[in-house]
Amino acid sequence: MMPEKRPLPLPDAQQVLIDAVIPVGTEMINSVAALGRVLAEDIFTPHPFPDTRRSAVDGFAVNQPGLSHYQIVETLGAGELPQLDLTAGQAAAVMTGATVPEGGVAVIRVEDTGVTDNLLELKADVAVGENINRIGEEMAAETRILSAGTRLTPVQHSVLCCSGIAQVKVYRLPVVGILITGDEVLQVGQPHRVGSVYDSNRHFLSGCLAQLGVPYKVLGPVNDDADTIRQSLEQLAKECDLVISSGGVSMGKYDFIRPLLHSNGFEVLVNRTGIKPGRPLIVAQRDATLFFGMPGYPAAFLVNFFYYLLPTVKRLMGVDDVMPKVRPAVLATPLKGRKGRWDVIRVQLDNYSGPETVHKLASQMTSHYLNFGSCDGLVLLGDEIDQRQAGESVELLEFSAQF
Ligand SMILES: Nc1nc2c(c(=O)[nH]1)N[C@H]1C(S)=C(S)[C@@H](COP(=O)(O)OP(=O)(O)OC[C@H]3O[C@@H](n4cnc5c(N)ncnc54)[C@H](O)[C@@H]3O)O[C@H]1N2
Ligand code: MOO
Repeated sequence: MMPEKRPLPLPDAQQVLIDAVIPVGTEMINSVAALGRVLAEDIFTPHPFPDTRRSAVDGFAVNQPGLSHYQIVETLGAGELPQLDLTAGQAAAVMTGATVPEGGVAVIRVEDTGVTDNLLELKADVAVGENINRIGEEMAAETRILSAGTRLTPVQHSVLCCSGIAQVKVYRLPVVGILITGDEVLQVGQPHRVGSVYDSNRHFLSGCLAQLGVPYKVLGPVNDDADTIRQSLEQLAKECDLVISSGGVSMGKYDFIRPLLHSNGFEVLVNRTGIKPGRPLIVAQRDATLFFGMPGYPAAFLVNFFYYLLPTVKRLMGVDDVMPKVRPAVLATPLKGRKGRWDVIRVQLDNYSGPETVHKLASQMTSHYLNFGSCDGLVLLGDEIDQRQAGESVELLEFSAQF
């Protein structure tokens, strides 16, 4: 048997993926349909915001402050354009957001006035410029408001819509194929079979892809049979930019994915990494299709997803900032890793005020998965750092911050 090569250090494996993966392409779409998509162009204001002088209150635009009475010559709602310019002693009733007529130098609030017929009486002082939003005050024309590589969340999507731009260049969504392998893997709904497992990897992955808005198709669970697995992978490769398999990547008799991805025509990019759990990951490329051979253990699958697969999917989507999002947290329990590998520790956030504190969940075993039910995120220990003390600050990868 060939001696096993040293697994790739985690940062090197991440870099290999960043370098090898490119976005799948771009398309022009209707801005309304662009929610969740990634911009492939910078977005600039098409005109100044606001494009006319606007009243910030319901009130009266006056020609010159300091008089006690004004003649009301016009009433303007938001969106209506003034027909008259205001001259000395004249006022216009303006609603919030309405365009202030030429000659109007200030707007006084309704509450500070009295009106008899068309005669306006001022009951408070008003200064020049008061309650008027100037042209371009918010943004000048041709100002960048959104950058290429930004994923349009509801907030950013509404900013795009606010610009009024109707068509937008976005990255095409990658199509993902999922292959679940394993004779022992049952689908939810099938009767329990002693010695088997229910498929959680499919549901974890499809749930994550759904959150990203990425379309996917699933095959399996398929039996651990070399021909079946090869045919299933080929079928998915025809239609998908990225094919992800679950299981069958270690050294067992039924582990067929690894030899397949080492066969002719595939270029292996990553062949095992120094992460724990999740070491046996294999990533290969053929033509324009990427193949991720993910370990079947759900804990190993999940960890590989957050550190390698999610950055890859984001990169295919055209996202600018693809690396896992981390923030500082204080340890309530000490952590111990092993030198020479990147240990990933499942943690739970402690619910009390003050700096965010996390504690390690009791089990960190690769074969255990159910405690992810109370797990908020992961802490990565470096290959040089063996031990962290309670009270030390660590970088927390919180699940909810990754999508
Ligand atoms: N001799 C060696 N044995 C193992 C090695 C090794 O280097 N030499 N590596 C170990 C490591 S590390 C891991 S991680 C696992 C990975 O194994 P596989 O990817 O081949 O996964 P399977 O054997 O197919 O399954 C492992 C485990 O996970 C369960 N499983 C599989 N698919 C699913 C699913 N969709 N949903 C839920 N659970 C699933 C499966 O029933 C097994 O219990 O290998 C070690 N062994
Ligand atoms: O890398 Mo495996 O996930 O240690 O058990």
